[in-house]
Amino acid sequence: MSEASTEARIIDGKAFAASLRGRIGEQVAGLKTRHGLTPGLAVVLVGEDPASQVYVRSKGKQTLEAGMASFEHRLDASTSQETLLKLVAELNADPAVHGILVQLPLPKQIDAEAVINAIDPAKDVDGFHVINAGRLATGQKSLVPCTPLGCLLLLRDTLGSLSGLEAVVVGRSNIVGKPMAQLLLGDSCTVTIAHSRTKDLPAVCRRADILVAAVGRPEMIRGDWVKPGATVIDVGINRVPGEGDKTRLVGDVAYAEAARVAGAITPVPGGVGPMTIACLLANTLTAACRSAGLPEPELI
Ligand SMILES: NC(=O)C1=CN([C@@H]2O[C@H](COP(=O)(O)OP(=O)(O)OC[C@H]3O[C@@H](n4cnc5c(N)ncnc54)[C@H](OP(=O)(O)O)[C@@H]3O)[C@@H](O)[C@H]2O)C=CC1
Ligand SMILES: Nc1nc(=O)c2c([nH]1)NC[C@@H]1CN(c3ccc(C(=O)N[C@@H](CCC(=O)O)C(=O)O)cc3)C=[N+]21
Repeated sequence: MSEASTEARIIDGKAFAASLRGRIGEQVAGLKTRHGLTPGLAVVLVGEDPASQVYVRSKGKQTLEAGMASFEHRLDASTSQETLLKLVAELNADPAVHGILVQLPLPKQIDAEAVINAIDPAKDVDGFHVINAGRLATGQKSLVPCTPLGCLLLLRDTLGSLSGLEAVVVGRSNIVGKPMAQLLLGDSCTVTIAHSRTKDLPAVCRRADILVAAVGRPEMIRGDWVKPGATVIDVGINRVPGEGDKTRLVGDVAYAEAARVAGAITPVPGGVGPMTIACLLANTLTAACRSAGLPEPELI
């Protein structure tokens, strides 16, 4: 065998997400005709962060396309914590709402942890509530954070069984890195969580059969940090200057370099991002079925 490298397989998150949304749509249609139940997702946006507005718009559109009800609440950037907690309490009590997502980051005057933990855990489709985080960590039935769940589905689709593989997750946030590590452990990987204090990060990354980058630093992970043949999942979404006065999106991985070494890699855009929204819809469907005492959908 020659050592000449071939380009990595591109993991098409956009296509996978579209097919997942199709299956979700079919299940939603069945719920409506057989049980008169329409899953509903409420998204709360505080302030006018342009990136958040883009995500909220595409979530709303895809929610409706899947046949679900979408409730959008846009609050002023100066909204008090008390007002936001009151809205969360109303959504908790509303039987038409099965999923609640409060878009992060929140303005400085609001304690995000308090808001997240005020959401009914059964409606916490982000999976950020301490109850859901604890259930995931102890292997109990929970609602699983959408981005790591999306990454896991792409990995299973690419590799089949993950059992015994070396996984390195770069990033230890509560919304991506930590739950990603829990899910990989649940699939019997040997998991390392790396972060800003990790010594010799390139060497740690080079051990990985599965390398998940969730750092928030544009193209930080270089091609020579990747083990030949590894599967690379790039969670990063970074807007950087493009041609002229345009901007473009790049991940946390130097894609062109890494693609020459990896066995398979997710692009940005079109990789993990679309999976996040598809998994949000999947969680909303799951929450609606559980609330009605119906069997859970088989989507995966
Ligand atoms: N595709 C999608 O759907 C989503 C994408 N994202 C994107 O994923 C990325 C990560 O998001 P998130 O987890 O919220 O980010 P956070 O900023 O919360 O966490 C970043 C993590 O990266 C670590 N880190 C920062 N700098 C370095 C470094 N130089 N070397 C090693 N580790 C480092 C930090 O370490 P420490 O803890 O030591 O500070 C921290 O644990 C962002 O680009 C974000 O936009 C996020 C959510 C969804
Ligand atoms: N409570 C909460 N839950 C979240 O899940 C959450 C959040 N807050 N705050 C912000 C991050 C970020 N996030 C993304 C979702 C979709 C894309 C996505 O669809 N990206 C497209 C490109 C979109 C574009 O062009 O801007 C892609 O990668 O192909 C990206 C990022 C969810 N987040």
